[in-house]
Amino acid sequence: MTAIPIVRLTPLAWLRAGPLGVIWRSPRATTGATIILVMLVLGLLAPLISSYDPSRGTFDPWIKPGVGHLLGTTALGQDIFTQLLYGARLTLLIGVASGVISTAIGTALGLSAAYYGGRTGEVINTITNVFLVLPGLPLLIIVSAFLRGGGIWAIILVISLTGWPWGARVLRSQALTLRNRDFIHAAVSTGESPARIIFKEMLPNLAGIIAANFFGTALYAVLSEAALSFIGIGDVSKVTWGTMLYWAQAKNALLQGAWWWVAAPGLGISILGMAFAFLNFGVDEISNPKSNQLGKATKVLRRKSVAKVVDASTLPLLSIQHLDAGYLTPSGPVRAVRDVSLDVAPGEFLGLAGESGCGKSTLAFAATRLLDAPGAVFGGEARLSGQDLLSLTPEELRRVRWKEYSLVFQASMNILNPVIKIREQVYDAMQAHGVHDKAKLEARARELFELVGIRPDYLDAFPHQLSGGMKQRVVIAIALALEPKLVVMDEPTTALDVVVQRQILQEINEVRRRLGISIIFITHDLSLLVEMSDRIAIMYAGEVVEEAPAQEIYTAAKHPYTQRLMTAFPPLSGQRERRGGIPGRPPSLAQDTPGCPFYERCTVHIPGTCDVKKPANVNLSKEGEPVHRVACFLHSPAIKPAMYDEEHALASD
Ligand SMILES: Nc1ncnc2c1ncn2[C@@H]1O[C@H](COP(=O)(O)OP(=O)(O)OP(=O)(O)O)[C@@H](O)[C@H]1O
Repeated sequence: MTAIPIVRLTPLAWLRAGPLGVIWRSPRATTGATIILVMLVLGLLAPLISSYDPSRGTFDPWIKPGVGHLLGTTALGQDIFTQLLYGARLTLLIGVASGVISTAIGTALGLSAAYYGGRTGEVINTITNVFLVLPGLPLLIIVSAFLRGGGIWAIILVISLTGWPWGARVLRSQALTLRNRDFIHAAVSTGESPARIIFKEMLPNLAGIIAANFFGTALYAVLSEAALSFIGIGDVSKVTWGTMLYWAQAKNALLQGAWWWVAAPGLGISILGMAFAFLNFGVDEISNPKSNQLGKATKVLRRKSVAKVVDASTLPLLSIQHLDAGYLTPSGPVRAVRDVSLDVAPGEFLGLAGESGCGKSTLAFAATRLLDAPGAVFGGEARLSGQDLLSLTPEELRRVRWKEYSLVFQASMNILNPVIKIREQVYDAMQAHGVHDKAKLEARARELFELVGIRPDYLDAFPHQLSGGMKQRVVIAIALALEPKLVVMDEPTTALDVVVQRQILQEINEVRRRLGISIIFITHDLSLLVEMSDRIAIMYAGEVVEEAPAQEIYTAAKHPYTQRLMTAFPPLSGQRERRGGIPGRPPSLAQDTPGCPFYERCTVHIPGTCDVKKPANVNLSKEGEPVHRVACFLHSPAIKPAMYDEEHALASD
């Protein structure tokens, strides 16, 4: 692990390292910000720079630019330079205020449309589209004609009301993509409120687009005001660069040869537009935490033991009974989980193995109510500590999820929001379930990090500062945050290299022992499971075909599929050799097979039996205890008693 250097930041250093620093490091953003700043300062200091009144015509008309009047005078005898200075004030106010209002409207509507979707989303989308197709300038003219006489704020309101739809549209489409990202799903599943998800999870990721919207609408506002003023609809009694253009045009400045009267405000507007565009370039860097150096380390706390006694109760913690689940597709239902019954004892490490596509994830997701459309549970039940998860209301589910059970998905490092510090993301799950005390949150976060083998310094990091293995550990720490009774891990280490994978798995097992939690661990790597698990269930074509203690599976697998699966992986010790897969392919889960689903690929099948009817579960006992369950005719006394394993006695059928 590479250490993050400790950096203590003074307020000045903070400003340099923060957004201002980023603007400073981007030459174009610096240029944009400097231009706007200069315009603002000149506008504010106008009375000190020029002693003339911008509105009163106290001089001769049409004076050419010279010493007394840097930019000459208007047809009404006003000093153009003074007008330019004062005009900067209102022009900037119109740009910034309209930009803020339009961006706020566009952001609120765009995000709501994406987050809520459904009817709400459709209504918002329709309104946005209607505003989008209305031609901008005529709409501006109509609305401002109604608000005529309302002064500068009426102009700002008019421009804001017509300037938001494009931003809303862009934001909606970006937010829709974001809505389907893993870290948003994870936030939903940890029970975070919609407002929190929108503002804390989604908004920071959209900062770049929102800022771009702001600069775009600010520019639109400056140009719109100029256009409205130019045609005489704006408030021409006020001095803005737009009204300067109006008066220049009204008094035929160009025909009089007074091009400077037109050029001065025209240049002002162009340079302001260019400044907004330049600032836009800096925005991406501001919204990208990779350029933000604030995520730095603090001191390490001492290791604390969180040892817990493993619950010795033999009652199942999770009891899945006759679960049927799958996907509703246009070509019919796909039954990915078929009549599965499975128990997980308190403190138990249950391994779930099987080839890709056999329904492992669907089983885990269906049992924990995480199966999204087109996924659906067709029947059965899943009880956690006696409570049927499948019949909980969404609110009840929100309370149970993460507190009673949590999940670590495949490639779960993607659930980390890239623009939020790790600390906040660890806090989030706890805060969503009522832990708000900062000291408690911090202590727990540090404890969790030590538990999963990461230095607590990394709480201050952003996800990109962590390696894949560390991110995975962070997600595991988040899953353990509320000490759930059960953690479902769906290939949590598949994306990592073997060494890191093994390290993390050992830590998971260690944590499991110390906290006494149960784990359902899903993988297609059976040899890995044999090492880690107490018990292993083997899935094939949506069914659990064998279930036994890990050692039993290793030394005395009963189902031909399990036996083939065992030989498909390298042995735990001894010479490493190349292993082949299992010839053939599993049957399609969109169809039902009358007999054993493994029939076609089984080298010891019994024609006329295995292909005709479903093999029932056979329970095999050892020393009087039922230890092994297998769904195979080879172990059914009624079909082929001679094939019993000598050391097992049949317990029941
Ligand atoms: N959205 C979907 N629509 C239709 N069928 C789906 C959908 N998602 C999964 N399936 C099908 O359901 C079956 C079970 O998929 P599932 O992901 O549960 O298997 P798995 O054993 O977890 O596989 P893997 O190890 O590759 O993750 C597969 O045949 C798959 O094609």
